[in-house]
Amino acid sequence: MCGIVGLHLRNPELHPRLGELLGQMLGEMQDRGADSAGIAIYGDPTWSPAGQGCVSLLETGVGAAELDAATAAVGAALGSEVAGRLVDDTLVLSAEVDSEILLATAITVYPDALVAGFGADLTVLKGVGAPRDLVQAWGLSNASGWQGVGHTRMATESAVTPSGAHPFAVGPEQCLVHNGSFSNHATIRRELRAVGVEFDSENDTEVGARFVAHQLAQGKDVETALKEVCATFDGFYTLLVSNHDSFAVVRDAIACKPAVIAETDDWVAMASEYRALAHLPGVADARIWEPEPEVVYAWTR
Ligand SMILES: NC(=O)CC[C@H](N)C(=O)O
Repeated sequence: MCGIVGLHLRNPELHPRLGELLGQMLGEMQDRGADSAGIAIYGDPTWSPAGQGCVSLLETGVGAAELDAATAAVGAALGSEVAGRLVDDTLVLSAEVDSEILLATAITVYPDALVAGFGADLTVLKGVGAPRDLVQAWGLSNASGWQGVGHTRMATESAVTPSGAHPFAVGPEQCLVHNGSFSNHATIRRELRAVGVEFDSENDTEVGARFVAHQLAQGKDVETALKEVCATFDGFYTLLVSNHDSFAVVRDAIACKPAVIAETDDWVAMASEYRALAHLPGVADARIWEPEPEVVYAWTR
């Protein structure tokens, strides 16, 4: 199994409710994946202040007692002010620089950290444990923003660790979650390694995320990148991929992993099962459908 949820809010009046709505969606998917969970939130003004680069790091060893010193150390290495907060186990840093500069600096201070995500307005939180407990620990109901993605994991291809939890957010403002398993990921991993791509885990989904990031870095758009995924990857997949302005869904040719999309004038939502969408405002009047195999569905902000 594994559960996927995503919410792209068109109506700014709903932005303050992003975390509340996404948290309920994720909670509904707990029994599809109870070993770990993760979320990506785009546009929360506290976690990722407007106009700043933002970096989410796991496995830094920084607890509440070390937070001020940790933030000061990254600020000293950067040569400008850095804001830091701990959201459960994730160290969330922001500064008035490009997120890739902040990331490169933070990694010099915490070389063993696991990069959960980075981008202009992106915060990524993930962890091992029951999804509903994680939603509470993150204080997700207070988060706001214009887009959110979430995943509940039942591991198939790699260990139950933070590095195996989704989302895989390996390019700027990018995020990918997956239900299924890629059967040729070892081959594609070798091909990507040969052109210099580095990996954090043995997870099959990470290979998909690095592949998409590689395509986007070459200037392709999300739709083209996902068509390349269909042409390259074998196995089963429902994927939800987001970046700085888009939200896209694709399924493999057999489409045995469930997916449902709902759309209103106020939002676009996607989930593994309808019950994750049932509480969304206006869902009774939404256009609701099951995505077709190998068709890329994409929305732009
Ligand atoms: N159950 C799933 O869909 C697992 C997704 C992915 N293969 C993983 O192990 O992380």
